[in-house]
Formats: sequence, C-alpha cells, structure tokens
Amino acid sequence: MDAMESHRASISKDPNSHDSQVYTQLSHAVVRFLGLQSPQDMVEFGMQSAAELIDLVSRFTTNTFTISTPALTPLGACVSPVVALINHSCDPNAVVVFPRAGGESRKHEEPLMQVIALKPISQNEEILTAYIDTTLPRETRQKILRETYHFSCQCTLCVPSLVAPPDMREAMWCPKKCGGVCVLPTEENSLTRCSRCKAPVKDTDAVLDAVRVGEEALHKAEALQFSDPKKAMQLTTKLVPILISAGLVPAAYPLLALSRLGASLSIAHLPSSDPQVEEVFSPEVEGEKMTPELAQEALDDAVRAATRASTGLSQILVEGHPVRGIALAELGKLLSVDEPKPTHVEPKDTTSSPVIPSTSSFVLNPKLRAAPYPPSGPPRLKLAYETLVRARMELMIGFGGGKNEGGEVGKQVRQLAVDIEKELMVWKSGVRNALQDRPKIPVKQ
Ligand SMILES: C[S@@+](CC[C@H](N)C(=O)[O-])C[C@H]1O[C@@H](n2cnc3c(N)ncnc32)[C@H](O)[C@@H]1O
Repeated sequence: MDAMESHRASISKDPNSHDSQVYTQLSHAVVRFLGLQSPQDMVEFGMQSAAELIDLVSRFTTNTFTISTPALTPLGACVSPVVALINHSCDPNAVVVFPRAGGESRKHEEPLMQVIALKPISQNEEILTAYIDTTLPRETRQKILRETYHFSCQCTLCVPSLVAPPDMREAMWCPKKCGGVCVLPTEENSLTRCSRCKAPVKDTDAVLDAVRVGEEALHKAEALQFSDPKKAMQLTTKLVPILISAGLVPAAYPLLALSRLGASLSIAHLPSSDPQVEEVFSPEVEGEKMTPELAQEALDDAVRAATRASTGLSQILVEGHPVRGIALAELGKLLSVDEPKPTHVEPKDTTSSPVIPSTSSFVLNPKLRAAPYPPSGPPRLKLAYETLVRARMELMIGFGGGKNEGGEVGKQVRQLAVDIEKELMVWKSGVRNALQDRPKIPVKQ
C-alpha cells in the first residue's frame, strides 16, 4: 500500500469540495471500523498521524478495483499492487475482469482477477485499462477522473481532433436522414450540422430540452432502481422514445444509459416461467392477472430494451469489450426464452427466410423497423442462435479464450447455442418431413 500513489497533496483545502467531503467520510469510516479512540491508537495499525490516514484513504480510492461477477455485477473492492500500476485510457487496450465465479473447488485453478488484452499490444506499448465507465460523455468522464484520480485524461477520445467524426456518445442522426450524424448541440454551442451532408439541425432547443429531461429522469431512475423499480422502469419507458424521436443515436448519452437501465430492470422483473414462483412473486401486473399475452408483451419489451442497449454499446465499445459481450449474451438468452404465447407460424424452411431482421437492424435500419420485432417462432430461435454465437465470439476476447473459454458466461452461452442449434435441426427436419408427407399432385397423363 505504501508504494502506491497517494494524492493527499492535491486534495482541495475547501471543506465543502467534493473530494474533501469524500475523504472526510472515508476517514471517519476507517476510524469507526478500527475502533480508534485517539490519534495514538493509530500507531498499532502502522499510521503515525492523521495525514497518514488520509494517505491510506487516497491510496485506496486511487488504486482499488471493483470486484465483479463473471456477468459484471459489482460485488466490492479489491487491491492488486501489480495491476494498480496500469494507467488509464478511455479507449483502453486491456480490461480487468473476473472471468470465473471461483469457489472452493476452483481455488487453485487460476487467478480470479485477470488483465485481458482487447487488441494486439506491441512490445513497449503501454498497457492501459479504463478506470471508469467509458460510455459516459467526455465532460462527465473528465470530471470523475479529476475528482477521484486527480488527472486530466489526454487520450484520443478526450482530446477531440477537428477531423475526427462525431463521437457517438454525443451524436444525433442527420435531420435530413442521409445516414450521417451531427454533434449533439449544447447550451454553449447550439450550431450543429451533419458531418456528411452538412444539413443544419434547426430545432436545437427541442433536442437540448429532450437531453435535459432525459438526464434528470436518468438520475431519478438510478436513485429509485432498488427502492421503487416500477417507478424507475416507468421513467425509462417514458423517456427512451422521447430521446429517440429527438434524433439521438443509440449510443448517445443519456439514451444509452436509460436503455441499459431499462433493459436490466425489465429483465429483473420478467414474470417467471415457473407457475408456482409466478404465483408467489408477481401474481398480478398493474392489478391485472398475468395472462400469457401480458407475459409475452413483457418478454418482448425486455428483448427490445436489451436490443437497444446492445446496439448502443456496439457503436462505441470495441469488438470483444466485456460489457458488449455480456449485453449480447443477455439479449441472446432473452431471445431463447420459451415464448409464453407464440404467434402461430406456418412451418417453413427457416434457413432461407429473408424476413428475419437482425437485432441491430431493429434499431438502425428504418426500413426494417416496420417488420415485427422480435419475431416469433423459429425465426426468433434462429435470431437467438446467431446472437449467442456473436456473444460467445466477443466473450472469448473480453474474458479470454483458451482455458478461460470466454469466462463463466462464455461457457453458458456456448451450451445454450448448442441446445438451440439442436432445436433448430428438429424444426428443419420436421418441416422437411411435413413437406415430404404432402399428398403428391397427380401428374396428368
Ligand atoms: C492506479 S494508479 C496508476 C499507476 C500510477 N501511475 C503509478 O505510477 O503508481 C492511478 C494514478 O495514476 C495516474 N494516472 C493514471 N492514468 C493516467 C493518465 N492517463 N494520465 C495521467 N495520469 C494518470 C493518476 O495520478 C492516477 O490517480
């Protein structure tokens, strides 16, 4: 701990500043935890003064990592002196992950914490990980990095070059729908035009309003997600369409953040497929009995929300980023859930069906938006299979291939894809048999 970087010297002297308050709170927590009554009591724990206590807190906040499950749910914090040597970039070439759930039987098999390369890293090139959520817009990232890590990031995403296309975290579609994008207007700079066809965005006030309202709703929904998930879900459901019609691209802030929150809330609150569990935990929705139709609607809503989140993430994170892989895996799993009320589909050879929309085309290709999404029956199963295969490919990068097998989720997804492939084969052979059993049309002599 002593060898790690401390930022005590740069902590603001203003007691009302954000970092001063955080340090005071954490120092008090340490004092309470250790049961210290007086400064002398600190000696027993290797600290000679209050300044050393602040050093400890600073080293801890600057050098700890979030421990997460193999599906990226945060569990706590840990310190690794070696991994703490790695500097930050908002466009990292490596990630810190915990691919396995661990447990007693696996204790000696492999280290739980791993640093995995996301792209080829040449000799002498610096290994860089991201300390923060890189889906956030530049100013928010810079603020967190300044307040918690005391530096100003100079990575390619933080130092915007004039020739670079707009960052999709802060972009909207061209008002003339040419397929190009414009930088989102801000209070300071409301003049914006399409980077491709140069068409100007006329009603910038409407876009600014939508972003402001969206951001407020996001903060409210984040605060309510555990205490009042229903209200949080209502907020995301209301705001996502407003931001979409204001023209934001799926990766733009706060649309992506709301889509991700909406997806995780709708997955967490899906009616259980087990009728007994269903009876106990969610017998009614909004005072109505949970019918197969309502269950189907809830499942389809969750699929659409997960698709929006996954499409947004794919616009800004590199292929194989663990967050992208997990989002795809969640979408694939949702698509493979048995439909409570599948619409009747005529048997046909699904392998040659031209009407199955891909998951991202639902969000990105306006021509396909008219097609029902998600599809039902075998086309849905085929989409589930394709999504799981893509998820597995990405997880094999982000959580490591070889012995890692794409982590715990990579392994699960592979098994699920194998099972669905078998199901699809049964369908195909069923269709073939049905076609062969058809009464032959007598050929006229
Ligand atoms: C986990 S430590 C990284 C290792 C640290 N550079 C060292 O030598 O011990 C985090 C600290 O490193 C510095 N740091 C990390 N990434 C940086 C970057 N991209 N630019 C400038 N300083 C950075 C900041 O002072 C930050 O608080």
